[in-house]
Amino acid sequence: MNRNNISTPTRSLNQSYNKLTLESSPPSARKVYVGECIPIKYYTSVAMLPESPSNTPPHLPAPQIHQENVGGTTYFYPTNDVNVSLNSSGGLNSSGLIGGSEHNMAVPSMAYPQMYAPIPASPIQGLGDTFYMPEQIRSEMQQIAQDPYTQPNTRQCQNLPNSLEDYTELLPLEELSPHSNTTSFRATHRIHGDQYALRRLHSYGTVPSKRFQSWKQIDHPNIIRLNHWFTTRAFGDHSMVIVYDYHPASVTLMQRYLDSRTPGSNAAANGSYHDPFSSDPDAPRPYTHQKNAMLRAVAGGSLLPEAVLWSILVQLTAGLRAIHAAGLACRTLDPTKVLTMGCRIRIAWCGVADALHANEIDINQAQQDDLTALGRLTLALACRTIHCDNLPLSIELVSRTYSVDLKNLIIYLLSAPRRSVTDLMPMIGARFYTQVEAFERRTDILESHLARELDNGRMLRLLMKICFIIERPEFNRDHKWAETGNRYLLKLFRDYLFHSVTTEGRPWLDLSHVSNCLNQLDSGTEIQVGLMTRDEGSVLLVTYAELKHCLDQAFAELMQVTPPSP
Ligand SMILES: Nc1ncnc2c1ncn2[C@@H]1O[C@H](COP(=O)(O)OP(=O)(O)OP(=O)(O)O)[C@@H](O)[C@H]1O
Repeated sequence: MNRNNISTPTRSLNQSYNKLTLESSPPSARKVYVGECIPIKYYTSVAMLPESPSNTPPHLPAPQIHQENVGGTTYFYPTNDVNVSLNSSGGLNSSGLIGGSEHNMAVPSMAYPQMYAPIPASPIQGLGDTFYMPEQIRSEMQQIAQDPYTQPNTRQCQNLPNSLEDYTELLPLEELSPHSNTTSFRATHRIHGDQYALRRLHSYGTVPSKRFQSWKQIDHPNIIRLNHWFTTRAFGDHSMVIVYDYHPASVTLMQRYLDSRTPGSNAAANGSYHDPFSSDPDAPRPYTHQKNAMLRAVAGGSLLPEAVLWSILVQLTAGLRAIHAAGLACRTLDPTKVLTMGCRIRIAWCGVADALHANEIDINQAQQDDLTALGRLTLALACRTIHCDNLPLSIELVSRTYSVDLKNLIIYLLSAPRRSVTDLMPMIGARFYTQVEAFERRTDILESHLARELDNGRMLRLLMKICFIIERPEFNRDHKWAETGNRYLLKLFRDYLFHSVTTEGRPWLDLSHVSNCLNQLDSGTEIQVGLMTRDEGSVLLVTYAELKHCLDQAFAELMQVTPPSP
């Protein structure tokens, strides 16, 4: 008989997801006290598994074990267990036992809920899609994860202070220019390690206005949060530093859609924005150049889909609405101050203009200017160029390509005498609902993948616990610790998980087998599993509840003598 030639326990694990807990055992799972003795008694070789009577909970009655030799293999199982019986072919009809199949498995009365997301029972076409998240979500997550490791030109970091107040590891977010009066950095908080975006205002001597305090109160998903500010002489002058939330892997709208010089940007990728004036972006363009740039964009099919423009508009108006409602104005709404990551849009560096120009301003006029800036930004995105000063030409392009609603909105933003951000709502109309639906759909997808990843994290922790225990060369000077008692059962369980073979003796690599067994283990179910010893001489019948107890107990032993982390 092949060792571990065992059928997969394939009970679907699709009930009671709501009882799922990540960190600890499920609350509904009844605690099972299984002394070391219970599994140990299943062994033929008592010498191999030294039993300590003191470890046995006194309230547990010794199980009635029936022993039977079938084809040279000795099976041990409790006589009162209705779930295990020999079938006619000599195999055991129980969950995951030798000779059993998922169809003839006896189902025990369920004392424990099955709690985790079902995983397909056998390798099927496209299994990768089932096990892994969609490529787009994965790549966004990876960009975010990699962002902390991206290093700018280290030459630029040479003259930077080692730390500023609670912030260390300063890295410039942009090319440092000697003539600039502001610079931005990424920095890490010394205590909790989170990253922040810092904006330094050089040689800053003015006290920030009251408006600056109001910025701190704004907490909105489309506005990058201003946390606090401080002054410092660490740069050799009297600088003010404003601290914002850091959003990894974000790029500006300029970089993503409008700047052909940004490697990898959409604009660069489509090749339609090679700008012969790019060495001086502020140089005035001749009329023909502007027209050609736009027509090239139309011809090259590189104009943004209208849905993307509405998505940006809805999010920016939402941000502006919060800013204006707080009696503030953005004052710097341009493509270099709006960040995007995935489909999210965030207004960056809010309040910098108020800090730089602390004098009184006409806030109504500043809010009107915000709306004009929003119109210009939308027009630039629609034409895929920031050089759209020729308004009639640009509007003509918009009307050729996009809906009347979009054109009217841009015209309203650019030209109406008195505008309010709330007036934009009816102009956006049902597109607002489209946005909400899109975000909700995205949330659904993310939640479903989060549930899977939650399970993955739980399984990884279980596996790590098992690996900490099995085949440990020594514990408390006992070189046999890992090979005896409960630990030996865990080793056999590991074999059962990973070293099972098919009837022809080939390795059986079935992820669903592994995940289903780990789910059972984590739930501590009463389902039995047959663990074959390596010499193929015995099969030990244990429930997952017993295995779970073995794992908890052995891990607790390790934990007891583990020094506390510094
Ligand atoms: N809060 C933030 N989180 C993550 N990245 C940010 C944040 N704020 C800005 N960035 C990134 O930092 C980079 C530099 O931003 P910054 O506004 O300083 O650039 P800039 O266009 O050169 O502006 P300026 O000319 O005003 O200095 C941008 O590419 C942007 O993606």
